[in-house]
Amino acid sequence: MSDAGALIDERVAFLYASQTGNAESISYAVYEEAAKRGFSASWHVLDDHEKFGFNSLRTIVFVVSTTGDGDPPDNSARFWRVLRKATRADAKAYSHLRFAILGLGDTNYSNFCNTAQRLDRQLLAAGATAFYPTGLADDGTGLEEVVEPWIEGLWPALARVARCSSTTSSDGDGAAGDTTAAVTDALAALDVSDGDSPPSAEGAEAAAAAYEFQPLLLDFRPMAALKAITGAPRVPPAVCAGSFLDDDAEGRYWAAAAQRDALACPPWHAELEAGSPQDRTLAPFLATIASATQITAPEALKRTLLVDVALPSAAASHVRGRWHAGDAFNIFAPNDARLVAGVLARLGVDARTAQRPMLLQNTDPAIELPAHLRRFSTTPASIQDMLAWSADLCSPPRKQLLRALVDGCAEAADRDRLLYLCSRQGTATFDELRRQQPTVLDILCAFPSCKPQPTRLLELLPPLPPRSYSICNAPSESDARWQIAFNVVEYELEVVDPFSRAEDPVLSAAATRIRRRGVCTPWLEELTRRAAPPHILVALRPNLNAFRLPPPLPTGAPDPRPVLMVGPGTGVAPFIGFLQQRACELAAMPADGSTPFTWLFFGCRSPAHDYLFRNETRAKLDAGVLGRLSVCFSRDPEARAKHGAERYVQDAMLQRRDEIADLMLNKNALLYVCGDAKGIGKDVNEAMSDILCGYLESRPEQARDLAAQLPVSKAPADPAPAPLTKAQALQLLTLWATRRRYLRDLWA
Ligand SMILES: Cc1cc2nc3c(=O)[nH]c(=O)nc-3n(C[C@H](O)[C@H](O)[C@H](O)COP(=O)(O)O)c2cc1C
Repeated sequence: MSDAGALIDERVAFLYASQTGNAESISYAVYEEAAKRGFSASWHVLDDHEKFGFNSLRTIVFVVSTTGDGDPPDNSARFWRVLRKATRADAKAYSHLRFAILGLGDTNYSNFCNTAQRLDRQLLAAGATAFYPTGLADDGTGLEEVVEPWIEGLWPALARVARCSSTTSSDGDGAAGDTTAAVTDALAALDVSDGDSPPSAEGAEAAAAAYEFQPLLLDFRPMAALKAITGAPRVPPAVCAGSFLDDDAEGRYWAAAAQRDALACPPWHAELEAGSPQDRTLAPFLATIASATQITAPEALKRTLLVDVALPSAAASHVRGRWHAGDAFNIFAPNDARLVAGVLARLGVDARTAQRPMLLQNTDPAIELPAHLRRFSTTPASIQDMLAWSADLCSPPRKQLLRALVDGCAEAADRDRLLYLCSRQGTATFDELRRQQPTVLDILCAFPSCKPQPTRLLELLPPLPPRSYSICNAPSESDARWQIAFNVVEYELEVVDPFSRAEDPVLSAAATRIRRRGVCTPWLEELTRRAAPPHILVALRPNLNAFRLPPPLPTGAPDPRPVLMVGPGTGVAPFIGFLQQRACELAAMPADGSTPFTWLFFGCRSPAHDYLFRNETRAKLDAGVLGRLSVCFSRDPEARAKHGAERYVQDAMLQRRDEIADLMLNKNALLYVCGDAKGIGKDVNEAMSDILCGYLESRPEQARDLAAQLPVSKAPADPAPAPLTKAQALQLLTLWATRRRYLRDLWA
């Protein structure tokens, strides 16, 4: 490979492996930024290595996560084989390659960032050179702590090894100078004249008053015994200043704003619609909410909504043929308006000032604005809209944010406590803070003298990412609408008050319950309640884990392999699309064709409250599209007794272990799992390894044959046949993931 000079691809490749989407979105953001900076760049999932020609790449930036028990994500399973094969054939196979790796993991797991570390070792052993040190980010304490400085340092390192057509960002700042009044660095210092800003301030003030902040329950008493505080991060430099538009430009801004009444999307949506650098299919577009139905009973613990999003005809024809059952789409959602108003009120920004359009400038020409704020150097927006649509106000706080807030405090007590929280000595209190999932407003209210400049807060907050939802219809059913089913995320956290415990040991068990809400789902629910729901901004997000039914055979008959689908709760959503697709394939099947077997495992709390898509699945069963349906009820013992159901889907699988093992081992079946990574993803993996071990216990010959197929066979030297061990069963599952027989669509 090293002598394949003529084949070398000079672009910088941004490659990722991701199980629940973090590595994917970070990699995409870095790739987009690279393209803006003038690097010739491409972006791919690792398992597409054949399409993009991995072996001919010269410069690669990897972002890879770790899943399972130190395992690589499913969408890199094939890549590892290629890497192993190439390095086996030639010890210096990758001596032409320069790479940088960002690993995502979680120190709560035993094999922290194993994928990144393994990749690093293997590439170095194969002669490749690291042009930038590997970063290992910890989801347990906040990925951003490592991710952001790592990305910041990547650009100069990348510029040394790859060609870049420009040295500055493609976002110019010429327009800013034309339209701005004098630059200010403090919104509070601005004189706001009454006649200028058309919108009424009353609504926003009422909204701020309506938002309840959550008092944090943190124990700072250990601080008293400390002699010194160490290990706090450095203060990130202040980069951002705001300036309001002059009267003419502001008038034009309000005239354009008046046209946006029927939209619930970022005011700068047209820029987002203008495109993605790589694939127009992924560009966002405006769509309408055609209908919304609550599909759980009023008594159910969770509200699940089925929402129909109608695609405008131009967008529908754009994505036609490019999406399949199993894909998802992104929704651009804002922070809760009351939370935004609460933050602005807490910062002392009055409602009128908050709504005035402004442009952002970097105060230090050597430091660029954060990528998600850069558009505001040429596109005016109000500080209220920037906080609503661009900054994540609810993600777990980072130490860097807390450290920077120290400088915004007027009182020493607040400064000391914030400093303690981000120090080495305050680690336990910081972890407790994150566990309480505070919003930025909760943090500001916990340190009453802290009042940073609004633009300072804005630049310190991470970007607000769009939210993804699995599409639960197939294009064969309707290719101009996307249906989603989601739970409205509202929940309570239990927090033990450290002071009640100290004063009264009897009360120590009495935990306080605090309410938390998701960003997108409560907002969507609120939109669906409006008489005429406004347009929302959406973008197709194709499934990159090959989580799709295999295409029909050239004869037109459906793929004959049996299909097992495991999707409790809203995890059933993509399977509704699968069944629609299968129904369409069967309708078009040659007369002599036979119906492949399909089996769905679904679980809910009770048949009366949250049996999602009951009519659809029963209809598919009656029509013979679905061969078998196993339903579980976790909170309804009577229903379990009546229907002979198990409690959880993994119990139902274990109960039918021999049939499942027979389908997987002898009938070449495909197994699909959809749902929460830590819940169903882990449980099905466990159940499947037990099922395989149990089945093969009485079939030692078959076990031995299988063990021999595993990449590193652990078959005992003893010629006497032995059953499969649990470790081998897990290896077999990984092998099936590689061969796309075990497919998982999991969310964090
Ligand atoms: C089921 C599950 C298993 C995980 N196992 C590990 C592990 O063994 N080692 C590790 O460092 N991180 C582990 N993690 C943490 C993830 O790597 C981390 O959350 C990362 O941000 C996920 O990135 P992704 O969304 O791109 O997959 C695990 C996460 C989940 C949900």
